Amino acid sequence: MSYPIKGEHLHKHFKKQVVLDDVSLTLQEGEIYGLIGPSGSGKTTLVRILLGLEKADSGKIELFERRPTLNAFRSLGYMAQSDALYNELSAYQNLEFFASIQGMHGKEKKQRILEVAKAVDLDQHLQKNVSNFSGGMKRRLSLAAALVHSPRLYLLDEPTVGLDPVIRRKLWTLFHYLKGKGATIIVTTHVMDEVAQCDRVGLLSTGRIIAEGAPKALTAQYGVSTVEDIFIAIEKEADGN
Ligand SMILES: Nc1ncnc2c1ncn2[C@@H]1O[C@H](COP(=O)(O)OP(=O)(O)OP(=O)(O)O)[C@@H](O)[C@H]1O
Repeated sequence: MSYPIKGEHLHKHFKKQVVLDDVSLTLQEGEIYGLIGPSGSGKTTLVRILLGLEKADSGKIELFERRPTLNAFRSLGYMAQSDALYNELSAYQNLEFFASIQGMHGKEKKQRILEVAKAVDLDQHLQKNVSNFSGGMKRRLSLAAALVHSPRLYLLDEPTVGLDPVIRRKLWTLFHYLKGKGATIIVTTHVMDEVAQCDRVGLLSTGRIIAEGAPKALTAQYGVSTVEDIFIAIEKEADGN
Protein backbone atom coordinates (compact mmCIF):
# COMPACT_ATOMS: atom_id res chain seq x y z
CA MET A 1 0.00 0.00 0.00
CA SER A 2 1.46 3.35 -0.96
CA TYR A 3 1.27 6.29 1.37
CA PRO A 4 0.88 9.88 0.20
CA ILE A 5 2.27 11.47 3.33
CA LYS A 6 4.33 10.33 6.24
CA GLY A 7 5.67 12.21 9.24
CA GLU A 8 8.20 10.50 11.47
CA HIS A 9 9.26 11.51 14.96
CA LEU A 10 8.19 15.11 14.59
CA HIS A 11 9.11 17.49 17.38
CA LYS A 12 8.14 21.12 17.61
CA HIS A 13 8.30 23.71 20.33
CA PHE A 14 7.47 27.41 20.52
CA LYS A 15 9.67 29.10 23.11
CA LYS A 16 9.36 26.88 26.17
CA GLN A 17 6.17 25.17 25.04
CA VAL A 18 6.49 21.70 23.58
CA VAL A 19 3.72 21.42 20.99
CA LEU A 20 4.64 18.18 19.22
CA ASP A 21 6.54 15.55 21.12
CA ASP A 22 7.57 12.72 18.83
CA VAL A 23 4.54 12.57 16.55
CA SER A 24 4.52 10.03 13.75
CA LEU A 25 1.72 9.42 11.32
CA THR A 26 1.30 7.77 7.96
CA LEU A 27 -1.70 8.34 5.74
CA GLN A 28 -2.84 5.59 3.46
CA GLU A 29 -3.84 6.33 -0.08
CA GLY A 30 -7.54 7.04 -0.49
CA GLU A 31 -8.40 7.46 3.18
CA ILE A 32 -10.02 10.26 5.12
CA TYR A 33 -7.98 10.76 8.27
CA GLY A 34 -9.48 12.89 11.02
CA LEU A 35 -7.12 14.69 13.34
CA ILE A 36 -8.83 15.58 16.57
CA GLY A 37 -7.75 16.84 19.96
CA PRO A 38 -8.39 19.62 22.44
CA SER A 39 -7.99 23.20 21.37
CA GLY A 40 -4.30 24.08 21.37
CA SER A 41 -3.17 20.45 21.17
CA GLY A 42 -1.13 21.10 18.03
CA LYS A 43 -3.37 19.99 15.16
CA THR A 44 -2.78 23.09 13.03
CA THR A 45 0.93 23.01 13.82
CA LEU A 46 1.13 19.39 12.69
CA VAL A 47 -0.79 20.12 9.49
CA ARG A 48 1.44 23.12 8.75
CA ILE A 49 4.56 21.00 9.28
CA LEU A 50 3.23 18.29 6.96
CA LEU A 51 2.61 21.02 4.38
CA GLY A 52 6.08 22.48 4.66
CA LEU A 53 4.71 25.80 5.97
CA GLU A 54 6.28 25.31 9.37
CA LYS A 55 9.61 23.68 10.10
CA ALA A 56 9.79 20.89 12.67
CA ASP A 57 12.64 21.04 15.17
CA SER A 58 13.44 17.47 14.23
CA GLY A 59 11.85 14.56 12.45
CA LYS A 60 11.25 13.62 8.85
CA ILE A 61 8.51 14.08 6.29
CA GLU A 62 7.91 12.13 3.11
CA LEU A 63 5.45 13.10 0.41
CA PHE A 64 4.40 10.42 -2.04
CA GLU A 65 7.19 8.28 -0.61
CA ARG A 66 9.90 10.83 -1.35
CA ARG A 67 11.66 13.63 0.38
CA PRO A 68 9.39 16.57 -0.41
CA THR A 69 10.35 19.24 -2.90
CA LEU A 70 8.85 22.73 -2.93
CA ASN A 71 6.79 21.74 -5.98
CA ALA A 72 5.44 18.67 -4.19
CA PHE A 73 4.38 20.82 -1.24
CA ARG A 74 2.77 23.30 -3.61
CA SER A 75 0.80 20.58 -5.35
CA LEU A 76 -1.15 19.79 -2.16
CA GLY A 77 -4.68 21.02 -1.57
CA TYR A 78 -4.60 23.12 1.58
CA MET A 79 -7.43 24.85 3.31
CA ALA A 80 -6.22 26.96 6.21
CA GLN A 81 -8.23 27.73 9.33
CA SER A 82 -8.47 31.38 8.39
CA ASP A 83 -9.44 32.24 4.84
CA ALA A 84 -6.59 33.52 2.72
CA LEU A 85 -8.65 35.26 0.05
CA TYR A 86 -8.44 38.54 -1.81
CA ASN A 87 -11.42 40.51 -0.52
CA GLU A 88 -11.32 43.14 -3.24
CA LEU A 89 -11.47 40.58 -6.03
CA SER A 90 -14.47 38.60 -7.19
CA ALA A 91 -14.83 34.93 -6.30
CA TYR A 92 -14.00 34.09 -9.92
CA GLN A 93 -10.84 36.20 -9.85
CA ASN A 94 -9.77 34.55 -6.61
CA LEU A 95 -10.13 31.09 -8.11
CA GLU A 96 -8.39 32.28 -11.25
CA PHE A 97 -5.47 33.44 -9.13
CA PHE A 98 -5.13 30.10 -7.30
CA ALA A 99 -5.52 28.13 -10.54
CA SER A 100 -2.85 30.25 -12.24
CA ILE A 101 -0.26 29.75 -9.52
CA GLN A 102 -0.85 26.02 -9.96
CA GLY A 103 0.08 26.41 -13.62
CA MET A 104 -3.42 26.10 -15.06
CA HIS A 105 -4.50 28.17 -18.02
CA GLY A 106 -6.93 28.62 -20.90
CA LYS A 107 -10.08 26.59 -21.34
CA GLU A 108 -9.09 23.95 -18.81
CA LYS A 109 -8.69 26.58 -16.10
CA LYS A 110 -12.03 28.21 -16.87
CA GLN A 111 -13.85 24.90 -16.91
CA ARG A 112 -12.27 23.74 -13.69
CA ILE A 113 -13.17 27.02 -11.92
CA LEU A 114 -16.80 26.54 -12.89
CA GLU A 115 -16.68 22.91 -11.73
CA VAL A 116 -15.25 23.64 -8.28
CA ALA A 117 -17.55 26.64 -7.80
CA LYS A 118 -20.49 24.35 -8.49
CA ALA A 119 -19.12 21.71 -6.13
CA VAL A 120 -19.22 24.19 -3.24
CA ASP A 121 -22.49 25.81 -4.36
CA LEU A 122 -20.99 29.14 -5.30
CA ASP A 123 -21.51 29.03 -9.05
CA GLN A 124 -24.23 31.69 -8.80
CA HIS A 125 -21.93 34.04 -6.89
CA LEU A 126 -18.75 33.98 -8.92
CA GLN A 127 -18.96 37.60 -10.04
CA LYS A 128 -19.49 38.97 -6.53
CA ASN A 129 -16.68 40.60 -4.64
CA VAL A 130 -15.47 38.46 -1.76
CA SER A 131 -15.86 41.46 0.56
CA ASN A 132 -19.62 40.93 0.17
CA PHE A 133 -19.44 37.24 1.06
CA SER A 134 -20.68 35.77 4.34
CA GLY A 135 -18.25 33.83 6.53
CA GLY A 136 -19.66 30.54 5.26
CA MET A 137 -19.31 31.61 1.63
CA LYS A 138 -15.67 32.51 2.27
CA ARG A 139 -15.04 29.05 3.80
CA ARG A 140 -16.54 27.43 0.72
CA LEU A 141 -14.51 29.61 -1.60
CA SER A 142 -11.34 28.67 0.30
CA LEU A 143 -12.24 25.04 -0.18
CA ALA A 144 -12.86 25.59 -3.90
CA ALA A 145 -9.39 27.18 -4.11
CA ALA A 146 -7.90 24.07 -2.49
CA LEU A 147 -9.70 21.85 -5.02
CA VAL A 148 -9.05 23.79 -8.17
CA HIS A 149 -5.92 21.95 -9.33
CA SER A 150 -7.32 18.46 -8.51
CA PRO A 151 -4.65 17.51 -5.96
CA ARG A 152 -4.14 13.93 -4.82
CA LEU A 153 -3.74 14.95 -1.21
CA TYR A 154 -5.80 17.45 0.78
CA LEU A 155 -5.01 18.96 4.15
CA LEU A 156 -8.12 20.66 5.44
CA ASP A 157 -7.92 22.59 8.70
CA GLU A 158 -11.41 22.79 10.18
CA PRO A 159 -13.03 23.15 6.76
CA THR A 160 -16.62 23.24 8.00
CA VAL A 161 -16.32 25.74 10.85
CA GLY A 162 -19.18 28.23 10.73
CA LEU A 163 -21.12 26.39 8.06
CA ASP A 164 -24.77 25.45 8.38
CA PRO A 165 -25.65 21.74 8.65
CA VAL A 166 -26.92 21.44 5.08
CA ILE A 167 -23.74 22.86 3.59
CA ARG A 168 -21.62 20.81 6.01
CA ARG A 169 -23.32 17.66 4.82
CA LYS A 170 -22.82 18.69 1.19
CA LEU A 171 -19.12 19.25 1.78
CA TRP A 172 -18.74 15.86 3.40
CA THR A 173 -20.46 14.32 0.38
CA LEU A 174 -17.83 16.13 -1.68
CA PHE A 175 -14.98 14.77 0.51
CA HIS A 176 -16.31 11.24 0.03
CA TYR A 177 -16.55 11.89 -3.72
CA LEU A 178 -12.90 13.04 -3.79
CA LYS A 179 -11.91 9.97 -1.81
CA GLY A 180 -13.83 7.85 -4.31
CA LYS A 181 -11.66 9.40 -7.03
CA GLY A 182 -8.57 8.21 -5.14
CA ALA A 183 -7.68 11.36 -3.19
CA THR A 184 -6.39 11.23 0.37
CA ILE A 185 -7.68 13.72 2.92
CA ILE A 186 -6.47 14.77 6.33
CA VAL A 187 -9.02 16.89 8.11
CA THR A 188 -8.98 18.54 11.51
CA THR A 189 -12.34 18.88 13.19
CA HIS A 190 -14.13 19.30 16.47
CA VAL A 191 -17.40 18.05 15.04
CA MET A 192 -18.09 14.56 16.21
CA ASP A 193 -20.47 13.44 13.48
CA GLU A 194 -17.68 14.33 11.06
CA VAL A 195 -15.23 12.22 13.04
CA ALA A 196 -17.51 9.24 12.59
CA GLN A 197 -17.24 9.68 8.80
CA CYS A 198 -13.45 9.35 8.80
CA ASP A 199 -11.80 6.06 7.93
CA ARG A 200 -9.26 6.60 10.69
CA VAL A 201 -8.87 9.10 13.45
CA GLY A 202 -5.79 10.28 15.31
CA LEU A 203 -6.24 11.75 18.79
CA LEU A 204 -3.66 14.41 19.54
CA SER A 205 -3.14 15.33 23.16
CA THR A 206 -0.24 16.97 25.01
CA GLY A 207 1.92 16.79 21.92
CA ARG A 208 1.39 13.12 21.17
CA ILE A 209 -0.93 10.97 19.12
CA ILE A 210 -2.36 9.01 22.01
CA ALA A 211 -4.71 6.83 20.00
CA GLU A 212 -5.27 6.08 16.35
CA GLY A 213 -7.64 3.86 14.46
CA ALA A 214 -11.06 3.49 12.88
CA PRO A 215 -13.69 5.39 14.92
CA LYS A 216 -15.52 2.18 15.85
CA ALA A 217 -12.32 0.40 16.88
CA LEU A 218 -11.32 3.38 19.03
CA THR A 219 -14.60 3.59 20.92
CA ALA A 220 -14.38 -0.14 21.56
CA GLN A 221 -10.79 0.26 22.79
CA TYR A 222 -11.85 2.99 25.24
CA GLY A 223 -15.04 1.20 26.23
CA VAL A 224 -17.21 4.19 25.35
CA SER A 225 -20.03 4.59 22.88
CA THR A 226 -18.84 7.61 20.86
CA VAL A 227 -15.57 9.25 19.88
CA GLU A 228 -16.94 12.32 21.67
CA ASP A 229 -16.67 10.42 24.96
CA ILE A 230 -12.99 9.73 24.29
CA PHE A 231 -12.49 13.37 23.44
CA ILE A 232 -14.18 14.53 26.65
CA ALA A 233 -12.11 12.10 28.70
CA ILE A 234 -8.93 13.48 27.12
CA GLU A 235 -9.95 17.07 27.81
CA LYS A 236 -10.72 16.22 31.45
CA GLU A 237 -7.34 14.56 31.76
CA ALA A 238 -5.64 17.61 30.23
CA ASP A 239 -7.47 19.85 32.71
CA GLY A 240 -6.38 17.58 35.55
CA ASN A 241 -9.97 16.67 36.49
N1 LIG B 1 3.71 30.65 15.70
C1 LIG B 1 3.49 30.34 16.98
N2 LIG B 1 4.19 30.93 17.97
C2 LIG B 1 4.00 30.60 19.26
N3 LIG B 1 3.12 29.66 19.68
C3 LIG B 1 2.38 29.05 18.74
C4 LIG B 1 2.52 29.35 17.35
N4 LIG B 1 1.66 28.54 16.66
C5 LIG B 1 1.01 27.81 17.57
N5 LIG B 1 1.44 28.10 18.82
C6 LIG B 1 0.97 27.46 20.06
O1 LIG B 1 1.05 26.06 19.88
C7 LIG B 1 -0.06 25.42 20.48
C8 LIG B 1 -0.77 24.55 19.45
O2 LIG B 1 -1.44 25.40 18.52
P1 LIG B 1 -2.28 24.82 17.32
O3 LIG B 1 -2.87 25.98 16.60
O4 LIG B 1 -1.43 23.89 16.54
O5 LIG B 1 -3.42 23.99 18.09
P2 LIG B 1 -4.77 23.36 17.53
O6 LIG B 1 -4.86 22.00 18.10
O7 LIG B 1 -4.83 23.49 16.05
O8 LIG B 1 -5.88 24.29 18.21
P3 LIG B 1 -7.41 24.65 17.74
O9 LIG B 1 -8.20 23.38 17.84
O10 LIG B 1 -7.83 25.65 18.77
O11 LIG B 1 -7.32 25.20 16.37
C9 LIG B 1 -0.93 26.52 21.08
O12 LIG B 1 -0.64 26.64 22.45
C10 LIG B 1 -0.49 27.76 20.34
O13 LIG B 1 -0.65 28.91 21.13
